[in-house]
Amino acid sequence: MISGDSIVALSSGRLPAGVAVIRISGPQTRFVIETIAGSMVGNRVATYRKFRTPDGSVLDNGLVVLFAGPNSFTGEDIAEFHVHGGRAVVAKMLETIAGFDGIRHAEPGEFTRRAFLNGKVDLVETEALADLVNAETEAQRRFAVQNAEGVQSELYLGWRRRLIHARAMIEAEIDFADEDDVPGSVAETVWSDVWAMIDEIERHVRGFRAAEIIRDGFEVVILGAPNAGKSSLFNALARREAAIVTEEPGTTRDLLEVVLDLEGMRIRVTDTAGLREKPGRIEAIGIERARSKAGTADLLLVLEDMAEPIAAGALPAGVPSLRVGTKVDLLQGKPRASLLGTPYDAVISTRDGTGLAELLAEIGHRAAAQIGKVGDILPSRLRHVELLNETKRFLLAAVTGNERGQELRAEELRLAADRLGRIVGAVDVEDMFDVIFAQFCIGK
Ligand SMILES: Nc1nc2c(c(=O)[nH]1)N(C=O)[C@@H](CNc1ccc(C(=O)N[C@@H](CCC(=O)O)C(=O)O)cc1)CN2
Ligand SMILES: Nc1nc2c(ncn2[C@@H]2O[C@H](COP(=O)(O)OP(=O)(O)OP(=O)(O)O)[C@@H](O)[C@H]2O)c(=O)[nH]1
Ligand SMILES: [Mg+2]
Repeated sequence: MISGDSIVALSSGRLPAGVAVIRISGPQTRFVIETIAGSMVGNRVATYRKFRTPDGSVLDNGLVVLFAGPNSFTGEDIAEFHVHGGRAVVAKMLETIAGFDGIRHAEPGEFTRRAFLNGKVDLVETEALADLVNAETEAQRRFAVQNAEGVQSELYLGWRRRLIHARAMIEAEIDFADEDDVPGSVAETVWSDVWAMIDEIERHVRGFRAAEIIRDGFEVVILGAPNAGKSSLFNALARREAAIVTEEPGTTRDLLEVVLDLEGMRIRVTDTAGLREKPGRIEAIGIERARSKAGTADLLLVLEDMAEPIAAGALPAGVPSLRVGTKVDLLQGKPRASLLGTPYDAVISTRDGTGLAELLAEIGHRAAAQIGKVGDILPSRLRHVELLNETKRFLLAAVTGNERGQELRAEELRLAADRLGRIVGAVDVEDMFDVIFAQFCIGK
């Protein structure tokens, strides 16, 4: 258990607000309630009180709740003061409470850090709480809630249990090697389960890109020859005049980005400079940026003015793309053959709105396919992927190291299980603390 300092912070959001929640955790909690609210309150019941400074002047009136340790979010005594959400009210409350002996302002993530140290949440759940607080889209919220409830942790803990069992079996075989009554097939069963686990870990790690897309967004890059109508489409998707549109080819030079929420998914759309041979100097830099951005995209929209088709040049290899014919309103019965021979995946006009809903639906479809099914368990941090890859390396060494003797192989199983333990924080994780808790805002 943590003792020593008690901590205080504003746990609710931006001021002014209707109500603000000030939270205290630690041994001084009861003293603070008695002093500010006049006397002690019942556990886990909201009580309406006048709040006063130690010299008796009224600060505010509001609700106070005690969550007696160890049954609280941090495992320590917690008090919440629900005050009027004015800046001066909150400032005075914080100043008064932090003025008591043994109480100080909390660091970012410090409440959650205490929850972790008291065994209320594991490290993966801690990270998921940070994600939940930062979630802006429905997909991000769903993913974070699932992991905050321990779904991802349970996968790693399940693997770890299997390895601990596997090692016990191998060690038992070592100990009883001289005896006849231990069936030789035990080792075979163990090693074939380790092979299966290697496969499961590899498949799980491949899901990291999907987790990144949920968190950072699905990258869509608009490409095409100058004047193809890229910025016009970009503005239509952004629903505002985010980019300059003119009839002059070479208008856009820099990369421009908007973030959309499409069916609960974060989609980042980038407008780029028109691709052409022999550009001017500034435009050439823009084209270079366009090509490099396109190389890391999840989806390219390759635009072609159907009235005056010009080829956009070589596209980066391996990036999925949609061929989009633009300015269909100008066509008036002319054939819609693509310049490049391949048919268009979408035909649009930003002038009259033709095809825009269909194009958006197709983008959403592609993003959803990358994100996978609701409920898929994905590694949510690079930290997890790195430790899973280390786990896999130890497992591969163990499973292929037949000639090196069972003792060494059992030791490799131990090291693999240890790496899984590091992910959830079951072993030796202090060195990762600063990185993990720096992701939090103050008051969480
Ligand atoms: N007012 C308020 N709302 C809040 C929070 C809070 O701290 N205060 N939370 C802050 O994040 C979230 C809820 N998280 C919480 C997690 C655990 C416990 C808790 O008291 N756990 C005890 C008892 C569990 C039980 O009764 O089943 C425990 O784990 O022992 C409380 C809140 C969201 N809503
Ligand atoms: N009729 C018609 N004109 C369009 C449409 N979309 C764009 N235009 C016009 O085509 C011209 C070029 O449009 P932009 O959106 O600036 O083209 P761009 O691809 O961004 O061009 P650069 O930034 O120069 O590479 C402008 O005059 C637009 O008004 C459309 O759907 N129909
Ligand atoms: Mg443009």
